[in-house]
Amino acid sequence: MTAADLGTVRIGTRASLLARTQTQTVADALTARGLAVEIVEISTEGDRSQAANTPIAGSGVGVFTSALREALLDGRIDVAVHSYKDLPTAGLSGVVLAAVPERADPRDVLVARDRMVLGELPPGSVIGTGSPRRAAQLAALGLGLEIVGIRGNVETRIRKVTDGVVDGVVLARAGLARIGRAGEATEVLDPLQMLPAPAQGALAVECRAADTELETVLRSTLHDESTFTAVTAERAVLQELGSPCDAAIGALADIVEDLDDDGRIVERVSLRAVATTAEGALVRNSATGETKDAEQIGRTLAAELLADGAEPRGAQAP
Ligand SMILES: NCc1[nH]cc(CCC(=O)O)c1CC(=O)O
Repeated sequence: MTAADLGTVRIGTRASLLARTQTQTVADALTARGLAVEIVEISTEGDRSQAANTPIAGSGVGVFTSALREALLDGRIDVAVHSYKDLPTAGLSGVVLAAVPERADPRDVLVARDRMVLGELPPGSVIGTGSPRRAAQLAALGLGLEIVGIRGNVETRIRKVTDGVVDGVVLARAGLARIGRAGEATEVLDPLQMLPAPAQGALAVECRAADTELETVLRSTLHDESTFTAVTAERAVLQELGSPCDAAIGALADIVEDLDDDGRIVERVSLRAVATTAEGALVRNSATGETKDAEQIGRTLAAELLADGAEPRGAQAP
């Protein structure tokens, strides 16, 4: 099969600047491979309700991703590009995860007024975030920060700082970088303080299960096995403990080199995770294991977090 046999591949994207930039990188890689591509914008429920003043937490699983998946199943597009961290853990019949490209920096950053870092913010400073995960970890720092819910796309959230509505916001570094604004971060947050969302900084590229030739081309052009191993471990924690939008779950896996008994270099997964108790306290844990066991490492870690008092899946307020 040659790339030309696939015809023009229609790649679906959300309309936000971040989504369009992400999708463009996927389109560029496929074009370089000799495919003809076309980008199709799909408006999602999450985008349409951006203006509304309801917090994103609790507004439903997959608000940003289900419209793209519907367009895929309807045949309006052939490929869907998602921020992997926004994708529900449940699979969808008829749709396959064809590729997970190499991940960008998974860490969160602070964007604060007067270029301040967290430690410089006076007690009572107001930090805006719509994410229960970020709110819980900020509160646990004991800095006396006041956390308020905000929403909107990345540009809107930065503007709340520039306009003086809040003293700072916490955002994914990858999102800032993709829209060319990484320089506006005032501190890159150490994962010891702020564990990112499972799969943060990674993309998920889906196609219809029936399009096996396209799936093969997507995988061979875009897929990064190390990223896939890491996000598999992270999302296994999420699968056991909560849903992407409203779960206060952080998880980050690193692929590290180790020596086996014969002194050969082997890759291992090193996974850290954080969850909250019903009282809002943090529980943390970590685990390592062989890359082939990534999913099981995540599941086991989630079970340990539950045993340590993490709120079970579904217990969080809607
Ligand atoms: N839920 C919104 C969302 N989905 C993906 C990103 C950033 C890019 C990424 O993590 O891949 C963001 C913005 C943010 O959290 O700051």
